[in-house]
Amino acid sequence: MKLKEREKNADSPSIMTRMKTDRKPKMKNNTMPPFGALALLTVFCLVDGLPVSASAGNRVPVPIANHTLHMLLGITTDLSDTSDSSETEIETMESIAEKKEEMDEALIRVLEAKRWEEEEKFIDDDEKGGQILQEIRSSLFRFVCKICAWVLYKVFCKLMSKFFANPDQIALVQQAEKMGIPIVYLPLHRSHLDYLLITWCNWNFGLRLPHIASRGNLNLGGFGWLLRATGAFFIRRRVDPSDVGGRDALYRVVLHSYIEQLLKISLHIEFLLEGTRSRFGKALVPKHGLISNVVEAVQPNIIQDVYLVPVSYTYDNIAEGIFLNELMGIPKTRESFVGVIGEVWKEFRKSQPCGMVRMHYGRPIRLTELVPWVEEHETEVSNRALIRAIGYHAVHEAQSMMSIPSVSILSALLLNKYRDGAGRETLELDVEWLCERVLEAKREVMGWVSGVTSGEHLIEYALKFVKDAVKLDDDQIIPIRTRPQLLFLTYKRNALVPVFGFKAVIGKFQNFQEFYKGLW
Ligand SMILES: O=P(O)(O)OC[C@H](O)CO
Repeated sequence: MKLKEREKNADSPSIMTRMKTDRKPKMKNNTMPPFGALALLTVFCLVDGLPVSASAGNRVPVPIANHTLHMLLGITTDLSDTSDSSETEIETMESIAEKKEEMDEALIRVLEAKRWEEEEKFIDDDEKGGQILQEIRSSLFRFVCKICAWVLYKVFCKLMSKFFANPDQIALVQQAEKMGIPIVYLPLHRSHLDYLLITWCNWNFGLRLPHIASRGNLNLGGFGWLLRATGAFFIRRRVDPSDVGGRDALYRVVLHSYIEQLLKISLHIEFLLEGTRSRFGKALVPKHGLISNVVEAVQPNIIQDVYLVPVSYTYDNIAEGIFLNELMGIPKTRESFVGVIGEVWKEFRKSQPCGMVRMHYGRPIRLTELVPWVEEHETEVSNRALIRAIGYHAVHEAQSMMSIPSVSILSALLLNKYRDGAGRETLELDVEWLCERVLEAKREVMGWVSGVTSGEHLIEYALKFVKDAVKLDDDQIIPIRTRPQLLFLTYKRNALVPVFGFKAVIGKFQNFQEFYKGLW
């Protein structure tokens, strides 16, 4: 791809720098989609998976405990600050260990003093509360983060040919951070690189590091410690929302309290909205449990507001591959420390396997913009539908920012138009046509500059990422029609579904009269 040429010629504000930018950020005033309902409908049409019930339905009300986890979080407050102030001295492991007992006691005091005075069952569980807290909590270490930022830079250089981030988008987040309101990052999930990218970008652009809600399956020995030290806090995969007096209720309360206290001292949080990596390359239905924790935490005189920032990424290729085994019915093998090292090593032996990667930060939206009624509720949010709508809105925003990788353009044509293969010249013309249609839909094709890049270049570049799924015969490009190869092309093609899916649905019903008649 003529990337240099592209960077020179393109006048789009989305042209980015590699790893670092010194361009002056310009403010961009993105607006919320005018047709919220249509957006919601689109998401419903395009996402995979089944709705997940909100886990907050039976939540035990959580009053605010002033001294709850503050002592614990006092450590993270300093360490998550990326400024070089002397107040942000690095805490040592020893001092953390010393404070552990103190923290446990603090939590127990809270349990006894405030929350569950009428719930004898809980008071018996005090120690468990402390254990749960230890199971959840992150422990950001500025020093570890510094080392990781350097290591990640090296890793990203090895994995990616280019990394793009839009300075305008970052400027908006920086401005939001200056308001002193906590930020909740709501990224889509495609790869394990996702959360590393957000953390690294935040570090690189001087934003505070978020505390990342991670699933317990990543809490692997030393690796878990490293993740905690760079901001991860671990949550259980399954919590029974109907448990009102047992262990899960206690767990929910401690988790809620933890999230609330993070927000209360203006620390940023990150939730992977879909809860799992998408196996089909399309957005999944968002989970609502963690969002409802945030919504419930925002109350008058406690936490005035939070910023929600949808985040997404575009990868030419995701580092861990496209889950072919799982798509072929082989159950996922549980993550292990050795397994992770093995995977990383395997990827390292390839040359820049991810190709170009682009990071997208959405416009920070104030929660009170979305739910003005937040000022009215006291302890429990009753309107589940609105909490769901926030999740859908964030997924829609995150998805609509994504660029289209060139490999998706080629895959779509091979899968939907040329299953028996096509000559290069024919494909080149179609590739150019499809790229222009994507631009018309106000989306970007990574590496494509209208009137500059040619179909020939785009195909040449894209072939690097689909070489195992196609056969090259003279000047013919023929998709291999076996299941894994077709699944691969489908995954890549699916990046185009949100671009054209809505139009396709409307197109289908364009002749409404005929459709209406057909119903009767
Ligand atoms: O469900 P998975 O395999 O996509 O795992 C997702 C991780 O737990 C969170 O990144």
